[in-house]
Amino acid sequence: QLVENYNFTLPKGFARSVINMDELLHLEDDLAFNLEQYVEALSQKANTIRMGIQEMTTRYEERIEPELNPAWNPFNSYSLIRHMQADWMMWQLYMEKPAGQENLDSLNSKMLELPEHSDLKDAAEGIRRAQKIYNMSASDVAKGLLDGVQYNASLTARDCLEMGRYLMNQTRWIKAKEWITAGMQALTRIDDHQPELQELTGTSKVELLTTLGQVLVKLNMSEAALQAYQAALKESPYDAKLLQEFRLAETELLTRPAIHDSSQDDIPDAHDLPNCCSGRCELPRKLRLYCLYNTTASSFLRLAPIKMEILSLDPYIVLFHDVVSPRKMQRIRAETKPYLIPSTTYNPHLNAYRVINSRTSKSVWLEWDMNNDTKELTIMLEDATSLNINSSEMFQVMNYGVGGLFNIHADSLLTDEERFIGPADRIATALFYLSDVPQGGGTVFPYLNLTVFPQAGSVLFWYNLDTRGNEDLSTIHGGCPVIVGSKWVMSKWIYDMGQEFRKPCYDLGTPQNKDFGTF
Ligand SMILES: O=C(O)CCC(=O)C(=O)O
Ligand SMILES: [Fe+2]
Repeated sequence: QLVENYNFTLPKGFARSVINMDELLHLEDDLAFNLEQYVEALSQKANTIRMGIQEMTTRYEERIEPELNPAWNPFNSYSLIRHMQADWMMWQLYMEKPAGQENLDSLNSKMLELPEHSDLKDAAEGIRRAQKIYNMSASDVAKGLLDGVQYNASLTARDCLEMGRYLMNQTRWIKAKEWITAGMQALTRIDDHQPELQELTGTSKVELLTTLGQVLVKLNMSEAALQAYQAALKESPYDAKLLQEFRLAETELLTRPAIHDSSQDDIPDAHDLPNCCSGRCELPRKLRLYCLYNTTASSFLRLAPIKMEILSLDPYIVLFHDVVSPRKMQRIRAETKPYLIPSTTYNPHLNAYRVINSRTSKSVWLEWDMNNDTKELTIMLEDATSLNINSSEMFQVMNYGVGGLFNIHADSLLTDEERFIGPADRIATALFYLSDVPQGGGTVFPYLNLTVFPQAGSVLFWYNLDTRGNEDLSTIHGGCPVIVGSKWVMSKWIYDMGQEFRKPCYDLGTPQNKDFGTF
């Protein structure tokens, strides 16, 4: 059976895996249908009222028409009194009774299933990181131009405004300004302005201009800030609150010394991914890429060679091609989907696993013998690598989220000293690509200038430790943000212990003095 990750409650983490998106789309569909029924109930009520009015109008005309009703007789006096005494009370009750109460109840019952503010923050952070790593402007992202590829999709002005607000909360003023400006551009893209609807779920020029003013004040751009406020006031001249805000900003800008508000714009994220994520790194490869059929790693490969692509010899990094069948991948994805939970990362200082923003995926652990697929893949890996896979961690299946990434890290966990006195460490990593990724999502090795783009069915394999069993920093790596698609991978971390007869340590002399300065 599937192994539960850790025994504590985690947030839903909608943005941490794109597999949740189909659930959300279903929910959206249900809610829209419910709203349609609500409209139906409202119009039925309006119809009933309209018919009631019609009936009353007819009666009224009958009553005041002298030919039809020459004299007030006791009968119609009675009827009028009865009607006025009882019917208007009924109308009062009818008007008070909310139409579509069931639909409102139904919406209320679904509120807990909706994404929360923390999910919005996760998604916004995913966009921020992807934007930074792929060097995309806010205006391009908003127009659906993602790292050079134009998609038939765009963000609304409100989407952009909320990105701006998220960045303002982080005191990233420059980026916030870009997003709010993108919001203004988005506003000009829509043609029908339905004011009430816009107020409900959209945004307005005034709101965007006011927010822009706030950001410009923080950026000390006095003139531009006042201009933004003035433009907002021109749109909405009788807005007392806005006028007050404008006056305050004016006073602040005119009286305070030109100090810069603190800004996080230039502060790098820890272990951020390098620009190589687009695969456009210019440095020449040390090795000319080549491919072969591996028939020697195990005797079985003489019967069934494995297609192998050598990406680097030192450190040793290879891709095994077409080793997971489409059916296997489909089964693994479908079987693990309900069990995925936000991935955690071990923090040695806190001695705890935590959900953090530098690893935005959901994952689940699988025992090697969970089913035929995992058994067969274990045997395949043993054949392909010549390593003893009995000495390894469980498989970990992962699906990445919105802008999902895994920041630069080493898979090995111990220091060289610790490793030599006992505990097992991860000598090598096998990363199974269980899906293609249309754009982004490469596995990047910053020191090697290598970006490997996922190809469904292939396995990327590399050593984290060198021939002496020491940490090989050149194989630190990360998963680049997914731009488009759903990235599924499955990792297998293989231990050094247990490989003594498969891959003994060789002392190949003093290691070359590799320069691990920056990447
Ligand atoms: O998803 C990737 O490309 C990298 C994953 C990885 O580094 C890991 O699981 O250790
Ligand atoms: Fe890794």
